[in-house]
Amino acid sequence: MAETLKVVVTGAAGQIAYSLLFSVAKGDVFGKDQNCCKSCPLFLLDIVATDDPMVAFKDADAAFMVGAMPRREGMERKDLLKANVKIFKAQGQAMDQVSKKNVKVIVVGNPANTNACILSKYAPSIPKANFTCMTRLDQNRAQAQIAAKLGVGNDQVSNVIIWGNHSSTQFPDVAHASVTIQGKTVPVPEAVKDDSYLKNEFIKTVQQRGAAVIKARKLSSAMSAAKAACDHMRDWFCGTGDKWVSMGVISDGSYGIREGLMYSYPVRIQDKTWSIVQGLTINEFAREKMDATAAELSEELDAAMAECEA
Ligand SMILES: NC(=O)c1ccc[n+]([C@@H]2O[C@H](COP(=O)([O-])OP(=O)(O)OC[C@H]3O[C@@H](n4cnc5c(N)ncnc54)[C@H](O)[C@@H]3O)[C@@H](O)[C@H]2O)c1
Ligand SMILES: O=C(O)CC[C@H](O)C(=O)O
Repeated sequence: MAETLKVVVTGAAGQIAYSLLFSVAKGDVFGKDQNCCKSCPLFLLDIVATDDPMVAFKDADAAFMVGAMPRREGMERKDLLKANVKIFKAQGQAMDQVSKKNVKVIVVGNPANTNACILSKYAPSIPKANFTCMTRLDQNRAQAQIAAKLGVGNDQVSNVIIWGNHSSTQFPDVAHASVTIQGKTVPVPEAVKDDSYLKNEFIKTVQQRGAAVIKARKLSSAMSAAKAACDHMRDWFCGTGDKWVSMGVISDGSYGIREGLMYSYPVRIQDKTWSIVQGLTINEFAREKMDATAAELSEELDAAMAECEA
């Protein structure tokens, strides 16, 4: 039996957590021989339900930060930023005091990238690399679009990249992706043979998917978001092998992105440590899109900092 983990799920009464808790408890994330406290049945030793962050985050090994207000139809992202960043300031301060210094944190609550930055800023004793945000849902959506276009299973498509913000400025990029069709692995652009689709409809569909779900359900995505959060944390704990995944991580300036932004990059993960995939060729089209989403993140971060300091 592996060591017992303490797993925190914030917003545990909400619609994403409704699907997330079950997957965590049944071993889909940390493995089937792993005990997880503070979630729910099957591999559980204990559950603690609390609204006190000092209790919730005490000795945490992993945290799914889901608790935040979701956007509804008619709301702007700015409305969310105002409502949600202060939650992450208070939770960061608590984590700083009581969580393990190697706690691994995924922020799901929107605006996820900026909330993760704020959380990290207010938990300075925990390494910045331990704070990430979720863009795996966008990656899964992008993979699904390509798979459907080519008539293959989602798992046959690899190394799709999401650059930047989990928002409508994100850049889903298949320039370095590959697909296996009838046993043969080829670059996605070669298989799709439709540059105009890849540069327009594909990107727009992935960028707008969250808004389309809100329009259709009058609620934001839930089960797919929970599944993506599990994918993200499982890969962080178990590794990515020779594939890449996309995660919002703190920028070290890679690919010319402002240092300190929580920017989604392609990463490899080994021994529970992520590293940004380096050396990819960035053409003019990609450069423009990567910079546009970075500009939005810079603006968001500045607004969030002002809100936290007000
Ligand atoms: N990053 C992504 O890909 C992605 C995808 C889908 C949704 N989201 C975001 O995830 C968040 C949660 O979505 P949901 O549909 O589960 O919302 P929800 O409203 O169903 O659940 C959120 C829960 O958080 C709780 N909460 C509010 N303030 C809190 C606080 N200060 N501390 C702890 N808990 C608090 C609420 O009581 C509620 O139970 C939203 O911000 C949504 O926009 C992100
Ligand atoms: O609020 C939004 O636009 C997106 C909601 C959610 O993050 C999603 O991607 O489904």
